[in-house]
Amino acid sequence: MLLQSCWTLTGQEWLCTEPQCLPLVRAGTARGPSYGIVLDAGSSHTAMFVYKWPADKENDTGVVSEHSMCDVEGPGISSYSLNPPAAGTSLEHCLNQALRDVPKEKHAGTPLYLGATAGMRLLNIADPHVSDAVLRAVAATLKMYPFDFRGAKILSGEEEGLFGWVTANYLLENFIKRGWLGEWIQPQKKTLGAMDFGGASTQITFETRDMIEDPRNKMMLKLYGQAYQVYTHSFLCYGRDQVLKRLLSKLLQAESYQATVSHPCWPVGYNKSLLLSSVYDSPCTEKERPSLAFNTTVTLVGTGIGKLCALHVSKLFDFTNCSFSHCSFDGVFQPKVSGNFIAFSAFFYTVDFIQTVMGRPVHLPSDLKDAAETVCATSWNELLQKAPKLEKRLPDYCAVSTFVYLLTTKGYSFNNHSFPNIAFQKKAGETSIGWALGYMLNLTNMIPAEKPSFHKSMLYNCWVILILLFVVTTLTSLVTAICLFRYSKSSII
Ligand SMILES: Nc1nc2c(ncn2[C@@H]2O[C@H](COP(=O)(O)OP(=O)(O)OP(=O)(O)O)[C@@H](O)[C@H]2O)c(=O)[nH]1
Ligand SMILES: [Ca+2]
Repeated sequence: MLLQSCWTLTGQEWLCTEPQCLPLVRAGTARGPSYGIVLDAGSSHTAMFVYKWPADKENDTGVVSEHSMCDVEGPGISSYSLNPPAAGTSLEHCLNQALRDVPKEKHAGTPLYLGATAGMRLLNIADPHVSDAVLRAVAATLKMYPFDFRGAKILSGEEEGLFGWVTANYLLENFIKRGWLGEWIQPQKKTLGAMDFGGASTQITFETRDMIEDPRNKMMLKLYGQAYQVYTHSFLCYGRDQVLKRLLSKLLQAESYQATVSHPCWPVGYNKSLLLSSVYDSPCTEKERPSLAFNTTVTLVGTGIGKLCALHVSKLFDFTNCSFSHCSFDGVFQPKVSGNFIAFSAFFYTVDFIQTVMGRPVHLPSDLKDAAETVCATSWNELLQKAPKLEKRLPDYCAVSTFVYLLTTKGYSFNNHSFPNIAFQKKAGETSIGWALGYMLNLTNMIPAEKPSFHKSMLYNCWVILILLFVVTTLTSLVTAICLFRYSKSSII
């Protein structure tokens, strides 16, 4: 999908760049708080977010917060390709929770959206008919609920990146905020770049003054009267699960698909047998698919050699071709990273593991590199002892930490100076960082292109000042009257 070169977050035209054009309708403005629901149908799992905001303040920033959330049991909706109706059924538990979380009288006025990301983008590449069937199935389930269902669609990588950026900056009130007199203030703070590391794709989005040489990466936004030039790129097949699959494929290829293959990123003491079909069932690996029988089993044996692991992981990137003045990798243009960044989803999970389980701080790129090597050198038994609850994830922290190191330093070119500007965080206050909130703010028209009028707040201020004057005058008169009364009494005596 090609986004228009200049658009606003509230523009109808912007929404119509996809075949599934969604109507722009303002969220309900009944008394009391308003609610909105977004289902984030990711490649690895679906999460439901219920947002809440004061109905009369919907154009303010930072007023929308996460009221509640729900993790859908089971895998992401794209995993239901063999049984699309089950994708719909899987959402019911969380939707039933939403019925309880949103007051009954607000159900009909509560917009409900489902946005699917890289897992469905991949399914759409593999088989568009099946991906349509899955979308239809989830839409059929969502329509059965009393909420105001506004569509289920697949987001483009650009939308995913941009809405993550909008969410982070909205929550941190970097666009605009109200002063204590109710006036609008354009904060002097710069916006925060956003980095999302999902299961099937990874996104980088940041404001830049540099020239954006590839128009596909350029977003011109006007929010609250302020223009922003934003760089964004989404790398499909560079999400955590697809990276692990692609790594397996490289290792199998390197050892000529023998029955037993060494895995330098898995810990010593950890071995696993896999069906070849589980490695090559994705468009991200299908070009490397060998002609061997698909149901062949291979056994991978962990050898925990960090340097060798890094060598194989680096093969996942193409750092050679670039037709622009500067590229991140795979021939994708990227200007120099600037400003502070927030890195969420699997960026956070990975660095959080290094810090809390391995007990190592991550300030500089070298900290991440050294920590990754330490994780790789830790045996399976030691890892299990350190974090028994994370058993399912433990074998992959070496590969994923190594990948995050290479992606941020060699890929995005963060250095000793800029790397410390990355905050690895999954929430701002009580609200999760991800594209879901930004998506809802856009579709409910809650971020105007122009600066909101001063009118309402001025009127409000006048009232406040008048009431204060009234209270002060009354109190002064009362005190004066009491003093006079006492004085006159004492003078009579
Ligand atoms: N280590 C660790 N990994 C996690 C955790 N929760 C999820 N993951 C993995 O982190 C990766 C990213 O998770 P999400 O951000 O939920 O990805 P997603 O939204 O399903 O995928 P996309 O569609 O690509 O955005 C996936 O591989 C998950 O399996 C966690 O608590 N710890
Ligand atoms: Ca995601």
